[in-house]
Amino acid sequence: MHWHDYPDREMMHLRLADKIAGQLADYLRRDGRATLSVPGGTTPGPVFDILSGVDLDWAKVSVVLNDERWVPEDSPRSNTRLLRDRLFRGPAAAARLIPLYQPGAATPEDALAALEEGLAPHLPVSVLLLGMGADMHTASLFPGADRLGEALAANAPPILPMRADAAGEPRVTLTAPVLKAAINIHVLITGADKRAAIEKAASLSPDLAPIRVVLDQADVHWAE
Ligand SMILES: O=C(O)[C@H](O)[C@@H](O)[C@H](O)[C@H](O)COP(=O)(O)O
Repeated sequence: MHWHDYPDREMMHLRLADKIAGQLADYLRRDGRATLSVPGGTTPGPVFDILSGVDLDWAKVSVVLNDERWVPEDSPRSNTRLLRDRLFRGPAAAARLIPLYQPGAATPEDALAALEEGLAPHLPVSVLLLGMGADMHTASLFPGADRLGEALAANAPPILPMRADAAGEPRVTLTAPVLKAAINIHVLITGADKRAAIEKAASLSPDLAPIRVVLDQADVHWAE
């Protein structure tokens, strides 16, 4: 893990957005296309605000969430809604959103095959930005989740439905092989509790601390 401490959150958001944009640009130059995967939750919004205004060939960028909550897209709990509100604005509105949610499908299982088919051509992820909970979950890989073992397996499909007490609603999540195969990996965390959690995760197995699956390869960005 490569640790980056910042004097404050604003500095962290600016530097991280700049780093992500630079890595996407490199990838676009090399491959002509790029895939960016991002978290939902409360932490990444300011990074999205900055990224959305960056001058990049966004039309060649595919964006997929790390995970989605199975709620309608107008719900305040919807990560897709967060992306539409904070990332898909200005220049970044030209990017292509690869959905992890299907309106009208009652459960993730009803839509899984179609979502997986839509995602497959956009893998591997060129730049992966992850959040983390104080319980060491990342994406929707929660300790104790019903299908965590399957999602951690080396031969896991790219996405799986996931249910966990801490998750609230059912989720769809990228699985460990997709996270680990990402070319550039960043973890964005704030506060003393998450700092202590990620330090502890380094000595635990992925079933207890799912963030562990990317930790050896990740750049971790932290501010109080
Ligand atoms: O949809 C989600 O909930 C996420 O993608 C999840 O993995 C998130 O990154 C962490 O729960 C941290 O969330 P906060 O940033 O809100 O603390």
